[in-house]
Amino acid sequence: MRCAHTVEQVRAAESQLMARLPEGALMQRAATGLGHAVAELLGGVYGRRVLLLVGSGDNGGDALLAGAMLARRGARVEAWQLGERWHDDGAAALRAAGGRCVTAVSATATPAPAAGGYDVVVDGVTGIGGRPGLRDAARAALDVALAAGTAGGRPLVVAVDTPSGVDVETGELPEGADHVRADLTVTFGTHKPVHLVEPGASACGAVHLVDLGLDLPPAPLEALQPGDVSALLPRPSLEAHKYTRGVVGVRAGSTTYPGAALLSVAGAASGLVGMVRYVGSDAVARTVREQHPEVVGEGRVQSWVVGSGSGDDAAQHLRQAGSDGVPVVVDADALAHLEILGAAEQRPPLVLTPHAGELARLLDVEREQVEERQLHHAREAAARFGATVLLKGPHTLAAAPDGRVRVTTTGTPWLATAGAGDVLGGVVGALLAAGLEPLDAASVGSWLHGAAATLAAAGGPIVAGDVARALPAVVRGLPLA
Ligand SMILES: NC(=O)C1=CN([C@@H]2O[C@H](COP(=O)(O)OP(=O)(O)OC[C@H]3O[C@@H](n4cnc5c(N)ncnc54)[C@H](OP(=O)(O)O)[C@@H]3O)[C@@H](O)[C@H]2O)[C@@H](O)CC1
Ligand SMILES: [K+]
Repeated sequence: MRCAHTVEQVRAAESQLMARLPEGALMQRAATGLGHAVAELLGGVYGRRVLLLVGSGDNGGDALLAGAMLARRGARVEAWQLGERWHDDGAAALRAAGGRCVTAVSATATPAPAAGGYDVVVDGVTGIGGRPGLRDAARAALDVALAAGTAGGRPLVVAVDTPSGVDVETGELPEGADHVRADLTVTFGTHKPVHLVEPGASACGAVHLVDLGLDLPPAPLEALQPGDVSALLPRPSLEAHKYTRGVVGVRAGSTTYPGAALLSVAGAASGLVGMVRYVGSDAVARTVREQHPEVVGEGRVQSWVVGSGSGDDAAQHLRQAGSDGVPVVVDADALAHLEILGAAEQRPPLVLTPHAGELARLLDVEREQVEERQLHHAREAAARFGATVLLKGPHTLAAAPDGRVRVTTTGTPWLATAGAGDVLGGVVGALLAAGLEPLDAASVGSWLHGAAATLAAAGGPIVAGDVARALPAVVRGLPLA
């Protein structure tokens, strides 16, 4: 499991460990990991040109100590002091290693870049102690630095712990203010939410974690890894028959949108349960059975998938599905009718699968607000509706009503294609029917869906049906649990 902890959790674990280690040892561990990561990114150290942008705290201290390590190995390292103070021991180490320190850098006194420019700019302005946004001195220095690549282009940017200016705890970007955009972020001890949650995650570039040996509590935010998915995935036992594996019912599509029925069923029928039932108009049901002869009609199910392409029938389908008492995936058109299911405590377990626009309507806010504050709105909806909320997007979030959140890091931009959400709803419904609890079903389903899209796309375009077809191969490729 990849875990992201809050700043408070990190600080508590850090002070526990620091109490047992010699002074400065933890920062030296962080700086050594940072130095190695920069060297690897540059493909060598000797003769490379490195600029450190250094703030007033320990984030700048990490940058200075890593810079000293690179300077000892032959890099040409320069550090610009952006705050009123900086980490004196780090600056002394850099000077002793032959690095150049430029003090008192301000918005109006930005140094001229070194002749020949820089291969890499190391952003040590702020880490977990920073407030969102960049101050003027940092913004001016960054502008000068980014225009000073060695080959006339832009230098690489490595963020220390977090890109400065982002909101570390939420992944939000400061409104109307600047922040660093990194090619690589080297973080320490554990991930922080910004590394996983969009839009901040995109500002981090690739993320490299340096282990510090922190003793950390359970994380409020997680990202499943292949081994976690394998361990959670329901697999048929030797005694299994189709009913023990679970039956998922699909109430989706209509004569206007028969494709939604076909794609929801394709997701549900990708082999994760024993049987799939389809309930809809005779004409659509006939089309479904022509393409999926294994699908049967109405009967007992262990979960329902409701809403995509249901149009005016969405409310009726949701009421009927809800009356069975089994978990329900509520998608698309059905999301507007949650009140039909009665008070939260009377409802069956629900997985809501909105995209940002649908979640905005549910919460009565603007779509942009949801996109800018994804973690906040996913958590708020989960708490308000007492349901697991799968907020679909580039880094899909699965939020449980108890506050736990999982983020999906599989997928490809090619997955932004019509009907992909219908397939996802079907997959999540199948996993619910197979016995997973809602947060597991939502997060495992989303992970498999993203991985199947990446496999099917292989760097090129796909349609939604390709995702469902690739899913069994993804399951076959999982590591053994
Ligand atoms: N925890 C760990 O396990 C380990 C942590 N380590 C490292 O320590 C880092 C945290 O260090 P930290 O606590 O000194 O805070 P940090 O991020 O350097 O910022 C501090 C100061 O910046 C300022 N400032 C604030 N906002 C600003 C802004 N927008 N723009 C500009 N300046 C701004 C403000 O000071 P001010 O100028 O307001 O007086 C604030 O006090 C962490 O990210 C990691 O790199 C590793 O070494 C070892 C293991
Ligand atoms: K930073």
